[in-house]
Amino acid sequence: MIQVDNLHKQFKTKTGLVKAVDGVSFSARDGEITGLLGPNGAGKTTTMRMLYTLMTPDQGAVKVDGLDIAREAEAVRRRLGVLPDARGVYKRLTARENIAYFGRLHGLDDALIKQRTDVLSRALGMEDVLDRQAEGFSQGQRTKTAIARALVHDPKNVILDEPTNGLDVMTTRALREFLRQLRAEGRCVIFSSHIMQEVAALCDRIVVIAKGKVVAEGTADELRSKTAEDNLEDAFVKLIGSEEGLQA
Ligand SMILES: Nc1ncnc2c1ncn2[C@@H]1O[C@H](COP(=O)(O)OP(=O)(O)OP(=O)(O)O)[C@@H](O)[C@H]1O
Repeated sequence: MIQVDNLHKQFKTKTGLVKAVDGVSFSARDGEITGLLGPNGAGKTTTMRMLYTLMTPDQGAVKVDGLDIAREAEAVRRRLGVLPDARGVYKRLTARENIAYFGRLHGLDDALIKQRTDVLSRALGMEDVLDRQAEGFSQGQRTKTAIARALVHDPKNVILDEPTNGLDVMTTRALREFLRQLRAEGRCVIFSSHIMQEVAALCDRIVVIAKGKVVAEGTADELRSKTAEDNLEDAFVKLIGSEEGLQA
């Protein structure tokens, strides 16, 4: 369970201050997939970076399974599996070695790392590349490696930044199935996307973010009825107040 309370983050740039996140609050429950949906530059990545303790909020609080991310960062990190926006797969290592490296950082023994690698590579359909060096991997192969690595320690909460970015239809479908499996196991899954169909296909709850603020929250049906639009695309356009940047 991840509870986000009134998060704020701004950046100083040469031309002035940018309010990237401006009072974001929401809850993501266990056994559910929560989607952060918003156009380019809405503040999704910045919000997620604060959730997984990479960035310190200017204001606000986040609790992961009741633990405060500021005061109990180490314990929080053990409970989180993260697919960051920069996938950061080590090219000199094989996929298996990438996964094992993270497993060791989490203090797992070799037998457990092997078992987790087997389970995850099967679930993600990546057995064929497991022992290949990551140099030259396609985007999908890199993403799968990064996801397997993020989940090696069997975390209860999973945060994925635009996981289907650049993936083909078959890989996207396989990934969706994998995320449903994580939900069925009772995990709390949060993922971000700027593609409304993507979020509607998968999410139990959708948090719509625009210009650093939450502009709506609910199921796809609730968002449709809230905006009095039958078509989900029209509903989202109405909620974010513009068509700009919503579609890939
Ligand atoms: N380090 C930074 N320095 C300055 N501005 C930043 C920084 N990081 C983010 N921003 C700005 O904050 C705003 C939110 O960016 P963010 O990356 O969180 O959006 P996003 O919703 O993830 O967008 P996208 O879908 O394009 O990835 C943008 O205006 C961005 O330019």
